Amino acid sequence: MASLATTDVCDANEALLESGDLRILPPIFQMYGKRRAFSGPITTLKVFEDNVLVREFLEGKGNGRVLVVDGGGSTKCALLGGNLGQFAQDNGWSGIVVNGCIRDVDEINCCDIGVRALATHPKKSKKRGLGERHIPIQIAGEEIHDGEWLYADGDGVIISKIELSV
Ligand SMILES: O=C([O-])CC(=O)C(=O)O
Repeated sequence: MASLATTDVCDANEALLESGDLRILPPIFQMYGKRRAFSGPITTLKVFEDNVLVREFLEGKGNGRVLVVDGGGSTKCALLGGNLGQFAQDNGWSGIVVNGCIRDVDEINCCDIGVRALATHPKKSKKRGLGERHIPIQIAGEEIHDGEWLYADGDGVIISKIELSV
């Protein structure tokens, strides 16, 4: 999927930025994965230091979606690693945004997906299977809804209520 430049989206849509239909995530993320630019419809997930549901999603078909995981900003373990990155690539996910940490960064950087996360952490997460799927989440003060669209590139991450055209 061709990605729009986030700078062009901002320049061309000041009214949508004003109304909140277009939101820019604060620049808190590091870039990982082979794809520096990626986009797609969002699937939301809220978990805390437990990545069973992250695996459940990535083991299923992505169909070009972006999985946005609100991990509460925890920097105490990783919610995504090399195996899950490989699933994401093989199952056609466009990207993964994690408000939390990832690990196996060298493996993830070889996967043909885009990844944004706060940082890396060597410890795996709990495996209890707790969390909520498809709910509105908040990352760094910005609300994100299941089914909205995400556009990410080297300049930033944008959330849009609707799909944007080139
Ligand atoms: O299973 C995990 O906790 C994450 C991981 O290490 C992987 O995806 O390889």
